[in-house]
Amino acid sequence: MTAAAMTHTEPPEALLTVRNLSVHFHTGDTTVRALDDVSLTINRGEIVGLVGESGCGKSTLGMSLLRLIEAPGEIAGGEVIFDGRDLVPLPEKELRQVRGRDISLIVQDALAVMNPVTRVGEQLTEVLRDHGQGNRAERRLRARDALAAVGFPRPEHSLRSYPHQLSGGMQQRVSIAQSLLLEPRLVIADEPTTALDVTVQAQVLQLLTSACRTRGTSVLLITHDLGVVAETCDRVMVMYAGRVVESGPVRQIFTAPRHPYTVALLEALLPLRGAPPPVLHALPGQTPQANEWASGCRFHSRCPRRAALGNPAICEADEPALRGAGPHDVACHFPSDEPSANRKGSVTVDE
Ligand SMILES: Nc1ncnc2c1ncn2[C@@H]1O[C@H](COP(=O)(O)OP(=O)(O)OP(=O)(O)O)[C@@H](O)[C@H]1O
Repeated sequence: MTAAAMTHTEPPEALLTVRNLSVHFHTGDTTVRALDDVSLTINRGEIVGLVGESGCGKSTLGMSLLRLIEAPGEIAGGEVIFDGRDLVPLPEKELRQVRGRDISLIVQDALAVMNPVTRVGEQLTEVLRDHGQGNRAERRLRARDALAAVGFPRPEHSLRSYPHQLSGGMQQRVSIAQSLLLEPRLVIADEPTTALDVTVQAQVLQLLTSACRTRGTSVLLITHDLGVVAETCDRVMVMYAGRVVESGPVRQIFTAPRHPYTVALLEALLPLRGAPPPVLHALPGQTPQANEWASGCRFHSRCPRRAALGNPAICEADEPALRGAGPHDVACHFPSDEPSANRKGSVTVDE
């Protein structure tokens, strides 16, 4: 059998595989280990949520997948295998083709990444031109169709608008249209609705995820909002202090979290859909700084389960690896096996 035939009969499920990725920022005498030995997989057509407290490394991870980490930051080690090719050593010229065409990025503040003096139509057609697609008339048509697909009622008219003439929600729709123009296989959406009014957040998110589902596009959705994850994602990865501490199917993570940090995040979650108000449980202690991660398990000093177990020494001595045979993996010396793990908050997970 030829190599091509083997590839054809055994297509890999994974679209993106990250292995042992570390990202460091060098500031003065300090090295901030924003990502430390992170490994993960995103499968084809899958919507994966990435959650965790502010500063745990979510955006750094998203940016590093496109190798957009700028000095004083650097990818200090690891691999980002996209469709069988490692992006970390790829020459910049080839990487520019991957960005937008294969993997695109949606950021929180759409306006910040748009050119304020360029009309929406030109912003969109420029993307197609930069990637050598179509002639002028075809590019214009595709730009118009892209705006129509994200709910612009008069797309022809909107092509002539300047970004500042649009509402925040409409700007983010343009940004979604732009990110999908080249039909990428992976969209990295970093807090795509956080800057919007709550009234339009759900609409915009629904638009993004349904457009990606229709196209079979994979999504890495970076968010603080576990409710959003419950509503939209297939799988979720929980980060703490520069590492993934738990990952698995949304239903399993929400109903039977195994890492005490995930349990704490879920306990702090307000209920959706009319459940009674929960008792909110704040985690003790501060989120650690990225230049002073604790030894052993980075969560040990804040961990209610460790305290309940009488502070076993191993938690302070040894860093637990992300273990499990998949799909539900956890990095904890004493992971819970109990369904529900005494959760106080509640959320509805879509079937
Ligand atoms: N340019 C930089 N220089 C120095 N440190 C940085 C830089 N960018 C990020 N960091 C550090 O890396 C760590 C991870 O930051 P990152 O923005 O990825 O976290 P996050 O989880 O996305 O947070 P948030 O939810 O607030 O966006 C933080 O400790 C941050 O201070």
